[in-house]
Amino acid sequence: MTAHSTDLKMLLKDPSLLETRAFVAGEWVDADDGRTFEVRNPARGDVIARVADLSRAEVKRAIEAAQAAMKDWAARTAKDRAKVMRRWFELMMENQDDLGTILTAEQGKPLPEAKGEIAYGASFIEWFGEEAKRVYGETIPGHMADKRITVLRQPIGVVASITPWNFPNAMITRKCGPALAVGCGFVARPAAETPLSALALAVLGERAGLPKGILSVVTSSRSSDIGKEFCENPLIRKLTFTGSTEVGRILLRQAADQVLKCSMELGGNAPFIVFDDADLDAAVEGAMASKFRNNGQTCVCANRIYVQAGVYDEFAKRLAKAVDKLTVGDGLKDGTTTGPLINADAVEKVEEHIADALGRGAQVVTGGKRHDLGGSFFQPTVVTNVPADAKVSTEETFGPLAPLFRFETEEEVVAKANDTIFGLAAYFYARDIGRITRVQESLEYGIVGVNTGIISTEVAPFGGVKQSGLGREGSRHGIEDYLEMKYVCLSV
Ligand SMILES: NC(=O)C1=CN([C@@H]2O[C@H](COP(=O)(O)OP(=O)(O)OC[C@H]3O[C@@H](n4cnc5c(N)ncnc54)[C@H](O)[C@@H]3O)[C@@H](O)[C@H]2O)C=CC1
Ligand SMILES: O=C(O)[C@H](O)CS(=O)(=O)O
Repeated sequence: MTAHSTDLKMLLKDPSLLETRAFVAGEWVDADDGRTFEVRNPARGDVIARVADLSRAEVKRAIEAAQAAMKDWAARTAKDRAKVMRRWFELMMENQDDLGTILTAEQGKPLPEAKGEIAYGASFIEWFGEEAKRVYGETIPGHMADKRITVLRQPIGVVASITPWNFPNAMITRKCGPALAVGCGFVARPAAETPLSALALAVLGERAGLPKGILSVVTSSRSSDIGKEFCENPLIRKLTFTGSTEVGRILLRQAADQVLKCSMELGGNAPFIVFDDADLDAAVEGAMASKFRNNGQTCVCANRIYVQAGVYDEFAKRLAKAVDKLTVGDGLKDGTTTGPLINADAVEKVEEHIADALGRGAQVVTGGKRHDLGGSFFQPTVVTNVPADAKVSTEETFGPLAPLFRFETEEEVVAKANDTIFGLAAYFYARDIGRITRVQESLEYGIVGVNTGIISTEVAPFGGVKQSGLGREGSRHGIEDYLEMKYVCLSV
């Protein structure tokens, strides 16, 4: 663990972006009882901020304010709302360096990657500001001579959002972008590990002209309590969640009592398949990008790497060589490519998966242990000859472990790739067009990367099938989840 602490304000061009109060009903507030929770820098272990720790009472006020603010906000033209969204996008990009520094300090990813997330997050604000101007209704030929049928599409209502620590900016904007653009109120509860990015987002949203109360950021360490307020408060019309499938199930059960509409972006277990006819250098590059992005802490990271027998040894050698070039370190330090894991539990999960694989006959090619830097730093790891019954086959590692599985035939690997309760992202490298067509159609996933390891963009529909989620975020489809359809039958 690096000894020095993080004086975050000293690192910022605009220190006012480092907010530690919650944003409730358009006001910056402490918790009613004055409680705070600590935010730590995962690279250094030091406390970088103490943030307002809200209870259900403050969250209830935020929800009521969002409901009240919706009346005028939804009545504005889409064009007018788009102007505010555009200004918010511009402010995010103008403050990209500071937002990236705050993100790295609380989440750990290297600063270039954090700044990349800011651009990615901002792209959803830009995209949905524009999309809101294209929310069209329709007229339908009447079923009787004296009937005229129209279909209106209106904002669904106040939206509650719960997001994880791995993308503290983009996971919020991927939700609040469409919701606010169409006129909804929005109450965001960010992960307690990474609230500062969400608060900075709200600072800029206020500056951009979001009306008082339409957006709140309710910081709290009491995730279950806040989730229950979101599921039980009758003013909430939509719950949008990104996180583990386990928590998604809890929320869906709670939401059932009010038949609350839910969007769920949940866990993954991505297969990454390398066929004999693949461009091996491209496949190694894609595996590195997919597996080690955010130190393996994304729901679309390659979790299982299947390599056809004819190229297995060569691919393993080239992948290990590429992995050994990664530079593990403090994300705020120049040259770092791989930061710490978010916490000790994450380290233990990686160790558990490695030990299990080795216990079943796998071998470590590189890495395999905690890093000399200590704390939650871990050596990027490649293990080979992993058996099908290893834990890493069915559980998401969410860390820098690349397990290689050998396969013989296309039919075999597609069956193995699909043999999971998850269905978020899958990847494969091949060049035969017949194989590409067959495999892309056979994989049971919401997202398939063909000869690429990076699929994330605001223009495409992101989401999973099976137990990886419900709904899609991003693209023109991503706005649907924040609209309701109203059928009007007019008798003339
Ligand atoms: N599909 C996707 O886009 C994503 C999926 N994930 C999945 O989430 C996991 C890792 O991220 P984590 O943040 O640890 O996931 P998590 O599911 O533990 O937490 C996600 C969020 O839910 C909150 N939460 C936890 N328990 C809750 C409860 N009972 N009621 C209300 N809120 C609750 C947490 O505080 C956090 O803000 C991995 O499984 C990963 O695959 C993470 C990010 C994106
Ligand atoms: O939380 C995640 O892992 C993100 O959904 C992945 S991505 O959208 O940034 O690719």
